[in-house]
Amino acid sequence: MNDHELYMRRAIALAANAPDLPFGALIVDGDSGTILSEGWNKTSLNPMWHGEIDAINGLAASGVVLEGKCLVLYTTAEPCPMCQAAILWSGIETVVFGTSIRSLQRLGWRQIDILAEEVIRRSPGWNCTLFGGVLERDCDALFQKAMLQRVLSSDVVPIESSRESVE
Ligand SMILES: Nc1nc2[nH]cnc2c(=O)[nH]1
Repeated sequence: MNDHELYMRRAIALAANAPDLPFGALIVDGDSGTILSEGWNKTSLNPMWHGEIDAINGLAASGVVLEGKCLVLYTTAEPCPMCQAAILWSGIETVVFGTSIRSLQRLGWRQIDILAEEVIRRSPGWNCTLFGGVLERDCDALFQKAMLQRVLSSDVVPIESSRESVE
């Protein structure tokens, strides 16, 4: 297991224990390998409280000196445009994710249809590199299971099937 997979395992563990939606994230000092902050989705408290935002807020609250640090954010899913913008504003240079926004959509998850790479492309002069697909099958399985649980426990309809039913 390489380092990316090791940290992604931790993001998956955070996501699996998240009470709301299975999005987990952590921020690592890329030079020392130290985990600086961990977070998970808390959108039942606040719709903007995504896993990545939780990790960024935790890092800001920790008082760690960020200047000169090479920050890497691991997340079970590709950051949405709100989170990707927050990542840019936070100076996080590298993002490693498991499931893509396209896969989330295929699995029935409602997502804003702007990919992280597009947010970066439209922000010339801002520095951020994306690595997608790390432990993708494990992350996909997490989202597939959570969607199934949501469908079985309520009247949530995965968006693909709701779209088909209107067309
Ligand atoms: N990447 C990501 N996408 C989301 N979509 C809804 N919530 C989240 C979240 O916490 N993280």
